[in-house]
Amino acid sequence: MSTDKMSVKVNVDLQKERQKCNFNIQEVTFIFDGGKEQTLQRKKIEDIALNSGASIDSIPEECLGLKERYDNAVRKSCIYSRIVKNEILEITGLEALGNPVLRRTADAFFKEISPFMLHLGMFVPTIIGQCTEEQQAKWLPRALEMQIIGAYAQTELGHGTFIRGLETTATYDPETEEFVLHSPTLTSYKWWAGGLGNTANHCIVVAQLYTKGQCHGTHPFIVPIRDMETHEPFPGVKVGDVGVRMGFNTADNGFLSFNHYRIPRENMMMKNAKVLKDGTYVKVARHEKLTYGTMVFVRVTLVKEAAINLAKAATIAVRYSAVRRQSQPKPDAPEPQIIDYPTQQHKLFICIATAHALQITGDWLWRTFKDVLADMRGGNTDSLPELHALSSCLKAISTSDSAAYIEQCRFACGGHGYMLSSNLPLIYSFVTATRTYEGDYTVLLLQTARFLVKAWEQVEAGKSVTPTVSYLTLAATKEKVLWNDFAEGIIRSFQAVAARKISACAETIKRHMKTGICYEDAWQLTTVRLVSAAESHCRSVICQTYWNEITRLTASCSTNVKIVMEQLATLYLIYWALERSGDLLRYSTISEKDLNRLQERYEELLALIRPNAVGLVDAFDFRDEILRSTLGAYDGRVYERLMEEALKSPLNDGPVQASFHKYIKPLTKGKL
Ligand SMILES: CCCCCCCCCC/C=C\CCCCCC(=O)SCCNC(=O)CCNC(=O)[C@H](O)C(C)(C)COP(=O)(O)OP(=O)(O)OC[C@H]1O[C@@H](n2cnc3c(N)ncnc32)[C@H](O)[C@@H]1OP(=O)(O)O
Ligand SMILES: Cc1cc2nc3c(=O)[nH]c(=O)nc-3n(C[C@H](O)[C@H](O)[C@H](O)COP(=O)(O)OP(=O)(O)OC[C@H]3O[C@@H](n4cnc5c(N)ncnc54)[C@H](O)[C@@H]3O)c2cc1C
Repeated sequence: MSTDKMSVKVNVDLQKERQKCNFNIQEVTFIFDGGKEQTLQRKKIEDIALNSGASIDSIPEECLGLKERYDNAVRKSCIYSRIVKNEILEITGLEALGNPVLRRTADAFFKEISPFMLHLGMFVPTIIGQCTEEQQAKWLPRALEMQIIGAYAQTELGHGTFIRGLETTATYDPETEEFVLHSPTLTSYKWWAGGLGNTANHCIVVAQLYTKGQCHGTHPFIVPIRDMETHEPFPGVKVGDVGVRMGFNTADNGFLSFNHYRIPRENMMMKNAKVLKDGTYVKVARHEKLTYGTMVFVRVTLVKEAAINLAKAATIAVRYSAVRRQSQPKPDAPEPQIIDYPTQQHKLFICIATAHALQITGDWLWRTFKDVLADMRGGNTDSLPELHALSSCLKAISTSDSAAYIEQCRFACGGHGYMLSSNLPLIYSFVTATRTYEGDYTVLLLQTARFLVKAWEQVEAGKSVTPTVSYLTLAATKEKVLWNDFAEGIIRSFQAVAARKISACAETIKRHMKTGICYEDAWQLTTVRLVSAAESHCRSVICQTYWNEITRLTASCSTNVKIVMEQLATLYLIYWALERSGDLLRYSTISEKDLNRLQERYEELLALIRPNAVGLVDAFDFRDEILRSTLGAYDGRVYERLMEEALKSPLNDGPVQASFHKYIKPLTKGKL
């Protein structure tokens, strides 16, 4: 427990909730963090970063103007970066880039987003993933020392999804051994890159590479864009801010264009392809899509990002629901805590369960990613398509589920949830963007669908398939899967649903083609079902991973921890079985009676989890400085904090605002 939790007076209802909790909270914290060592490391990092007090704002961030907010974010980014560089990276090493602890800690500094986030989040990982060793030796130390600050500019005004359609050109000039960067149209302007608008002095630019008159497709380049002394953009570079956004307003998303701007040949990131001095293009990589590596890396990390943000929202909403009392369902009885309403439990407990499901699946995906990376270092890229399919659908579903449930947490907090000081709107505005960036939801599910249809064709041809789709072999029999309501039965039924949807898509494509249309058109006509099939596949992967891993992780835990963790995982499986009852009725032998039993079991689980609800969110172990919420603080002083924050508003700086004298008074006196 951190010091702030020990010394404060805690709301009586929350105190009672904590007395009711029947399991060892710390054991669950260890599970959520991925082990005791990880918890200890996280706490150490939080202590280092937060005990300085540097994260504290005198005026709430949301009350500042746009420029002041950016200025404040840069100030705090510099302090946080110094701490990361001097103290945190020493503890974590570069593993920190794939570990949400840095982001989690950063939340204490930035209620919105750091303009430096993309420096560590994408600029540094791209140097590691796309540069030769020689290039890394040049750029990496400078980037880690924060001597240079970078952004990642891939998306353009005209194209984000379709990378092959990017228009920025990098044309090699063998006379000077330079690349000439150029933005030929308005739609070729780079757009959206975080940290680019005013902060970065370097930028990774993804451009179409031309040499000897031939285009070789998109490649990444490191581009100095601003003078290191004056910070003025170099001649030939036009850069600025993209304008006010739904969130991310301190993240400095920018635009960038080039007018025949020259960079040295060595600034092409040459791990996967090279251009020799004479302009000869040499392909190094064994897989065409290795230049997309940073995107795969970020998609993998976003699964845990989705989990952590949902855990934050659930903590706020559950604690608030224990403090808040409303209505009088029984005459003469006191107003109940809103958490006692089963409908409130239905809104909230799935959020707790989903945070665990995504965290565990995110850990598993991270391990898979590292295994594939190790294979690729040995020259074997066989597992890359499966990793791309997995990271695509898990990024899509985790960010989409997380955003939807964070919004549900806001609904669960009624009017006060709408206050920026609850932090729920800001968490939502951040997470809903993750559904779009780094690959839009639908687009990524269609990438997974492409892999699934190919896997199905392999199965039909009697060939073997990769592990995450091996269930297709079992389901190929076309028999309806026999329903049983044990966890394994639910998982097998989800797999059957996925398999049947995938095979139906493959058949539909063939049927369309028999009418004489081409494969691409037949594919388009099937995309609504393909997205649904990819979603079902992803759901079955999450359910199976969550169930298997929670069983493994709790094997040596105390009995009550095992019980409550199993209750949550079962709740997750049943929740989705009920949500997808139409699919189950269509593709398994489930009956109405079975569904009724599941519904009853679901409601029993809500009641069983109820006494442990506050303990479960306490186990996420968010310090108040990170939660930054009037509704969710550990002490539950909800109303006091709401009042305190209200009084900090600049609109409360005096009893009469200047606008009264300027406008209202003249209006009321008939002088306007
Ligand atoms: C101070 C705080 C510190 C914090 C530190 C850390 C914090 C970290 C948290 C957050 C981090 C960062 C925030 C991120 C901000 C946002 C950044 C961005 O958004 S950057 C821009 C991202 N852009 C995209 O994601 C674009 C999406 N589009 C694509 O990926 C592709 O265009 C496409 C996959 C949709 C299509 O590509 P295309 O080339 O057209 O390919 P085809 O569809 O024709 O497929 C051909 C073939 O290739 C396979 N493929 C495609 N992609 C990949 C891949 N990535 N890897 C492997 N294989 C791939 C595809 O499956 C096809 O295979 P076949 O065998 O032919 O079927
Ligand atoms: C907050 C934020 C931060 C960002 N940061 C960065 C950054 O740092 N660097 C960077 O380079 N980019 C960044 N981006 C850009 C981001 O990666 C793109 O916006 C994202 O990849 C989606 O591309 P798009 O905007 O072109 O959407 P579009 O592709 O235009 O999508 C619009 C709609 O069309 C649909 N659609 C598109 N193609 C297909 C298809 N083939 N089949 C079916 N439907 C389709 C989509 O599903 C969507 O509904 C950021 C974006 C945001 C919002």
